[in-house]
Amino acid sequence: MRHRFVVIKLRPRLPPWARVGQKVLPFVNTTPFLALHLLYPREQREYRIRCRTSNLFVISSEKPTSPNSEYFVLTNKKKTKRERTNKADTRTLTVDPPLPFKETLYLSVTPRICAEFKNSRAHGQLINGEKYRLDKASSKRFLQVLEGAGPSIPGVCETAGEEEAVPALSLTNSHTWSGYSRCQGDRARISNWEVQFDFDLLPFKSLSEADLKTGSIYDELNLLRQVNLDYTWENCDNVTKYIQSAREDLPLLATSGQLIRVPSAVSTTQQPDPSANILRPSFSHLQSLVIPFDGDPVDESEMDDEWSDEPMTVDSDYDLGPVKRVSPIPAVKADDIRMIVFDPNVLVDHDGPLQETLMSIFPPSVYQFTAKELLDLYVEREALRVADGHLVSPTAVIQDIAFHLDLPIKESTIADALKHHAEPHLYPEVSATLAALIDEGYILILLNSSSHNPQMPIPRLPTLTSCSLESLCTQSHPTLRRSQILIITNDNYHIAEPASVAGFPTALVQRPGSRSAELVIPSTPTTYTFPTLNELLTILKDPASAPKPFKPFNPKTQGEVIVIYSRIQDCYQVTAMLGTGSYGLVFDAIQLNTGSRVAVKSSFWHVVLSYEAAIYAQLKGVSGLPRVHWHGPQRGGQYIMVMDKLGPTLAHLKNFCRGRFSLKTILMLGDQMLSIIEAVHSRGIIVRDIKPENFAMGHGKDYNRLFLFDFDFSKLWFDPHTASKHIPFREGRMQIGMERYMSRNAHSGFEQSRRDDIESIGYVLLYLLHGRLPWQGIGASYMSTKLRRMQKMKLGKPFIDFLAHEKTPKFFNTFFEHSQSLAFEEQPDYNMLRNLFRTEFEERGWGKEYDWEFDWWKKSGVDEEIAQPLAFVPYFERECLDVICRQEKTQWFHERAHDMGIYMVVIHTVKE
Ligand SMILES: Nc1ncnc2c1ncn2[C@@H]1O[C@H](COP(=O)(O)OP(=O)(O)OP(=O)(O)O)[C@@H](O)[C@H]1O
Repeated sequence: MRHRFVVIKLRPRLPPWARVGQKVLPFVNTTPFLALHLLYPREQREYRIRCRTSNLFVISSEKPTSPNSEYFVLTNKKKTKRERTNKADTRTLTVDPPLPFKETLYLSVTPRICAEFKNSRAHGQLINGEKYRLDKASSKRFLQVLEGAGPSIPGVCETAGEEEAVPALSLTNSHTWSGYSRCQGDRARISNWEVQFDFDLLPFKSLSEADLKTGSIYDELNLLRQVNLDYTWENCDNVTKYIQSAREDLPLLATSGQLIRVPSAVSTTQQPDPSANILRPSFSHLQSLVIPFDGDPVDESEMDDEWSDEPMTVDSDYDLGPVKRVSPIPAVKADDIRMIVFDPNVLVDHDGPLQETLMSIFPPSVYQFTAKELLDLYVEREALRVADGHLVSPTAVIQDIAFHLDLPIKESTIADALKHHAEPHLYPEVSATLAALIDEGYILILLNSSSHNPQMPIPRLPTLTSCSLESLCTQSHPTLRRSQILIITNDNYHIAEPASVAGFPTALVQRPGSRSAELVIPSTPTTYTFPTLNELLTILKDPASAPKPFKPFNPKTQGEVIVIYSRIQDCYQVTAMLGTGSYGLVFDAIQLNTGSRVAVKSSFWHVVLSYEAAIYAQLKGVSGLPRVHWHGPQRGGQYIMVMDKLGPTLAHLKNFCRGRFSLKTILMLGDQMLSIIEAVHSRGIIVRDIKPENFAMGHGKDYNRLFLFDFDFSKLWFDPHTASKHIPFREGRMQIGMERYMSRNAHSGFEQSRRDDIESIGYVLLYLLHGRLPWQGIGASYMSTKLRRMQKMKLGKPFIDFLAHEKTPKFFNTFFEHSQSLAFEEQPDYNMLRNLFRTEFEERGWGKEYDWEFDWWKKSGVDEEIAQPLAFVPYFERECLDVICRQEKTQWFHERAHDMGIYMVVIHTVKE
């Protein structure tokens, strides 16, 4: 018997008018699940499963428990002859070769999922990427199950579904299937509409016959199982990667399961006094800016016309472009090297003394930065200055760091530290190595920058061009061929990459613990890579002894992937898409000189993004916000903002945790949310768009800290020109923010103030606790009607009942009483609110201090034994890349990239 595991999604086949009537069309949207496709030759009857026409079975890690469920257990244990002949034992199927984990899987045949096949040939081609219909009986059964499966929070189900995914429609109580209902009452109506279903196979590496034979399918199965366990594909991918990387970063956590870093809640000593701190340098600038979304009322009819439930489509102008197929750069033969060109940074240790300098300016006892963090900051700030065409003086760079970190540092302190510490020295092995190379007859040359400033702690070489290398080659020794000149550097991007493209052999020195050792971006490979110069002579004599260089993307293993590296300010390299927002795209990027990860937000809406950057400037230094590294317009038309990269949002984590968080997690999140919002308010800003999508956990060592981002809708509540120092109360304002979490006053069209952010936090926390809010799923043809109905529910009995629900802790009553009792200009009592969470935490017996053990760290969330998804190309990424690569405008793209000053390296374009 042959079998194949596939990841499949059931899609409702919409009637032809669905697109037109999308606003009111309730439909079911299922999440991906794992299925087993059995192909069995007629003669092997022993494997035939009861339902003869079925050949697609749902796999679940949970035992189907509904009354009439039929299922089989997949085990690794081979049956004995006796067991095979024992007819009673029909419930066990042996998997051979065995599954790569101990956990039992269940193969469910209830309801029977029978794909209709026209002929026996088609029968064997299930995973060829086509769509498959359920037969009528199966479709009906499936709908019945959906209808019968009630949401798990009684009282909330009355208003099931909304414009977004709502969990809880699960089949056979396992998480194998999950239906999302879109509109109230859909479950009653759905079967009348006879919605048909397609099997929609997700793009996944299709398996060759060879794969099946070698058993590599089991490696993929490990991954697929994770998909199955983790409820949704995208969340699984994002969140497991995040958690795994956190675990890699924090070995202690990985081994002990203990949390080792406690987020620093904003203490009152760190909290600036609002009145003292409010007039920051950027404040007047911010005040003079036009607020892009200020709630100016619009014509309601206009609003109705514009409202659409459709997902955002990426503006075609955003396409970074179609990509031409570029053949990989040929490897350079390097066995007859005659001349060696050194990047001085390979010989001279500038980093060590500079780290000492920085540590003395920002002593760890006061500022808590590590030497590595400070060095990275220095290198990044310096590179940005160079890219902006500024003079690079170490004093100015260090002042930039202080400004970036919002720390007051005196110029005299900097001057003293530079004088005492910035004394570069040669690496220990350099003198002996150079002497030996000269003895062997090699010609040695040092790359140098004509504009090198002797005061600069790290000499920055200009990016090599093929022209500069050409002249280097011909001028110094005209008889030498390029292949005889070895370029040695620790800078992969500015030196090794262009040198390699120009046809020179290159060597990358990656000293352990240094910045260069961490910079592994799979672009052009170097000829050699070695840790110190000690190895150089041996390698020159015996090239085969060189450690293998890192591998660039291998088209064969990556499948249909196009990776575009675009560079911003010659400092950040875009590597993938992180997310899309209403006003632009957010990319994952690497700081080229330090290897640190950043997020790049890009938008053609200059006003929106530059306004957001101004808000971040006003909030600089506030704990719990990503730091903005750089922002500015690009010549291609976009505005770019580079900021700290964050981990998954609370919306992602909610799905990862099966749709809701435990009370303990809610309390810890609530405490951090209040601290952040207090600090934001203290700088004169209100957020006006509090939602789970705008809170994310930190990346790397900040994995347990909550961050707030996305300040598109924010504005100043503080107005020094009024007597009360507060913006004036106004009515008739347009509702700003996401309606689900919008305060009642915002619904009424009142100008928002600090109290509205607090109320929204309350709604967000209740949403995360219950998995949904009562006003989700209000069906209305027009947005205005929907908003009115939502407001009514927030003001009336549905919300009172919701607060009285047994799963809603009583302190939420006090929370909402407080937020609603606040006058427009009144400052919320953040401490009192935080205490509500702390007291509840203590009363529940979870201790006096938060332990920061969030739900997503629990063993059930991620199984440590699960294979790393390294060889896996995330669906998420593919989808985004598909968007990028959709249009065929190669030349257009390259011209623009050139105009924009973006250096493009197209790694490959492969279509299988
Ligand atoms: N600093 C970051 N680190 C990691 N991911 C990020 C970061 N900033 C944004 N993202 C991702 O990009 C998505 C869109 O970002 P953001 O919400 O800032 O865009 P937007 O255009 O302002 O969207 P909207 O206003 O519609 O919420 C986010 O949901 C998140 O997944």
